[in-house]
Amino acid sequence: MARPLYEPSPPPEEDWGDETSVWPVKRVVDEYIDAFGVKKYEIKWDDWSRPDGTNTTWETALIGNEEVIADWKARQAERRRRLAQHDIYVPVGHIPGQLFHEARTVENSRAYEERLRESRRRNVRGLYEGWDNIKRLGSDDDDNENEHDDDDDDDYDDAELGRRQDNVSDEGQDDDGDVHMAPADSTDEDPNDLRRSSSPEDRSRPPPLDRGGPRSQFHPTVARNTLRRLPVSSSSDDSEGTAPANAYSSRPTRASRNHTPASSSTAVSRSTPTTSRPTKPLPKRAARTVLQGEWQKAALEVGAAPISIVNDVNDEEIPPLPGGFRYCERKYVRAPDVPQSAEAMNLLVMCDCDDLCMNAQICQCQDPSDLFNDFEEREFAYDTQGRFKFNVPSGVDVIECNKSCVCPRLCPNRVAQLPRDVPLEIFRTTDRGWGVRSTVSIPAGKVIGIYTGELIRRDEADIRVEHRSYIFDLDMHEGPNHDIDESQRFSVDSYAVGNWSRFLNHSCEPNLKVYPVVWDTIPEANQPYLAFAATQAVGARTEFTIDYNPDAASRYKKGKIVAGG
Ligand SMILES: C[S@@+](CC[C@H](N)C(=O)[O-])C[C@H]1O[C@@H](n2cnc3c(N)ncnc32)[C@H](O)[C@@H]1O
Repeated sequence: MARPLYEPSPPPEEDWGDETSVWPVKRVVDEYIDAFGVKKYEIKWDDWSRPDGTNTTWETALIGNEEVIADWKARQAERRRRLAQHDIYVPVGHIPGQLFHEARTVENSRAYEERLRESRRRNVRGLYEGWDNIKRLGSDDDDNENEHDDDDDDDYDDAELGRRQDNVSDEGQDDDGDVHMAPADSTDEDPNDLRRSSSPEDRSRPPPLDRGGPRSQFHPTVARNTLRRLPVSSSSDDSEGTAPANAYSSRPTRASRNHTPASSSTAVSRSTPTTSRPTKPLPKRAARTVLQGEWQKAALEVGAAPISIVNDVNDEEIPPLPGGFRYCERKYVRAPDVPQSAEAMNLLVMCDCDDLCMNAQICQCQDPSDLFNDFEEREFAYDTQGRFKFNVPSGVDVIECNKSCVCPRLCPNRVAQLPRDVPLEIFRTTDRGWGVRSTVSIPAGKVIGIYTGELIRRDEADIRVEHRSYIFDLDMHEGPNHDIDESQRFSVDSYAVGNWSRFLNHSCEPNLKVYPVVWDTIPEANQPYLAFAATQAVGARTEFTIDYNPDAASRYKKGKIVAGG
């Protein structure tokens, strides 16, 4: 009877001589960690082969062959170093079909650690630890690749590097050398993944236990969801700070101020000169896709993590937004009468810490800082991992290192100024409109990002009554005795320009705290950014909240006043 097509063919015969035979090991060509955490090495034998020509087997112990293992480890280390130097793309997340215990093997062979180190060396922001939790999309798509290949390891290293070379260009790196993130759902095929190891168990011809079987193969996957290079964008850090033609090319008129929030279907009509404006209202489903696409693009262009819009509560497709709303991730959009102060820029103090800034006593950019510890010594607002220490008293701005400082961009005193690396969801709550949450869990002290919007004078803010819920006063953290000239008080209005933070809802027991921070101006200019730090560990998909009026709450606690409303 004919064998069914799916029946595996028997493994080739193996002749290992008698018990006393000694077989010299040529070298290790691969390694694998099984479900019990036991490391197995794929051995290429010197003087033995099967009838079909294959000559590797999987072994757990190589007693007496420590040199062979040491040689393998050295070659692996060199290979990872070369890969990391070549490019710093770090594939993260779980690959469909990959068993969890295999992740270590894959990471070991992919220059995972080395690439992180290399990216830090190149002053590119380190990956947020939670990236590993992001679901990896796509699937392996070429079984034919999963055939035996007995080429030397080094050959495919070179071939891999060759393919990478073809793919590597300057695209996606901005002037500062920033590398941008790719959207989680990017499905472009990634040549870097072509050599992903499959486990011995994956193979069509399973080897006998610890004996025989073809060497690990790598096969293509369509998955790719993290650091990659994107085409050079005409937008730069600064371009984020220019007003959109349709919304803020001139000072808003009273008529424009009086518009009411657009309905769901028209709220996506914001456009930049390069975005085509829909001529008629989009179907609801398309509205979310379009809006989310615009926000993703805006975030990715400045190197920030993805942002998505979800509603599991009702059929409202997108948050209500004014027509012409513009997503602006990292910068204020300055009103025409609030230009950047050249004087403030000139007064910036730079440090010459040529390594990471670890000691606030000797980091010169901390000289003007009012942040002291209990011993009256200057201290940083962040720990060595860049987490906020909540040690900043009311009225004190955190001073981060600035672009004139000598320290690298990964200095622990540069945190709020870096692109947001927490992937976020704008989601529909049941009873307070739309809110914000992360798709990954967040440790206490993690800085999520900054409030953005239109930077306006206080008197203008007072006029924009209907924007009130979206206006943050920049001196809200100054003590009551702080003497600021009225003309030097500023506010940020995120009604028509803003980012994810405009969706932060209020709680009397918030999990985010707001603090003022500067890096492109001095505290005396009264134009700090407002950053949000997690006061506690926040689980994935737990809503982020802030206290809209923390000073009132603290005064209430002291029994001096009763917080209103
Ligand atoms: C800055 S917006 C926050 C985003 C808002 N939920 C939305 O959908 O656009 C502030 C507004 O959200 C609503 N909001 C915020 N916190 C709330 C809470 N704890 N309970 C009810 N509504 C809340 C109020 O309508 C408030 O004016």
